[in-house]
Amino acid sequence: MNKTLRIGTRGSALAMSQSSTVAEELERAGYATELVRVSTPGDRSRAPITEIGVGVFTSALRESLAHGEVDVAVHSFKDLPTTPDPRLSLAAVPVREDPRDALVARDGLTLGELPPGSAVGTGSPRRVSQLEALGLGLEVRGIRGNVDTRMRKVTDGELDAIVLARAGLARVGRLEMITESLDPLQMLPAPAQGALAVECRVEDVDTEHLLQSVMDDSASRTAVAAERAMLAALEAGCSAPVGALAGVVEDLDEDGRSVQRLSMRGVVATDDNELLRASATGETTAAEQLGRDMADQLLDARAALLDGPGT
Ligand SMILES: NCc1[nH]cc(CCC(=O)O)c1CC(=O)O
Repeated sequence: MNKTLRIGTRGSALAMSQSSTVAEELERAGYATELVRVSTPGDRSRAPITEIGVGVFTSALRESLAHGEVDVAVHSFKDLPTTPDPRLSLAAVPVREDPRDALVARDGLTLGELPPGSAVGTGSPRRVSQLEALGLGLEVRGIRGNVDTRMRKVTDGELDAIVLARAGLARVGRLEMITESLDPLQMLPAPAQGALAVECRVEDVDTEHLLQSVMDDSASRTAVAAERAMLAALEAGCSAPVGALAGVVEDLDEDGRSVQRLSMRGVVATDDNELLRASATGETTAAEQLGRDMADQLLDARAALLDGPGT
């Protein structure tokens, strides 16, 4: 293939960094690329994400890909809606960044060092419920905006701390701002956090094969498939915030031989903001089944809670 690959990207620092990474990998493999900026309603609005809905950042990019204005679209995987777009193919999931959430706090403080009453900013209901469940007496406040706008609230003294995706800071070169990377046992990331989704048109099999061979990482793809399957199954059963993290781990079979397994944890908040948690391991070849099983466990736990004891 010797045509130039047009890579659609949003204009934010985070999006530009993500699509440049993809462009560089393709260039290294000997292909010509061109970045094409696509503006999305999510970039133009300052309303909370919970109001403007999922897909605001990704749908305009998907439209320009489906209509042939670009050949490749790069998304933060966690921003994609769970319903597949039949016009597009998920050609590659590159090696995932560290998926953890991160704390950026004044004076280098960690979560445990923040005194009760400290103001902590995050716009994500998933982070809010997990922060509140820690029982630290933090005052959680909604915030939005790009990475720099959010961090300025801490450096300006308006907030004591913010919580955001470590991967976002890594991609814009601001890892040094992090005062603590949060343990997933306390703060499970959003499904697919830290991963990219690289899409092409479903009929463009040349580009699909090219993207797959140059940058697909099967362990990242497997983990994300399990997390997204859990999210999709839960969305069908409730609208509560969801956290999930899966990873391929080394394990021993009955004969003591090393095998790969997929290990997974999940969390969902109930309506009164109690957290339900579950963990499971399964075959790497049945990632989506593992995710659906986790969702069933969590929905059963929720039903048992709603029924109350003794019924
Ligand atoms: N919801 C916005 C968004 N989409 C992707 C990232 C960061 C990069 C990633 O998680 O892959 C962020 C910022 C954040 O949650 O702090």
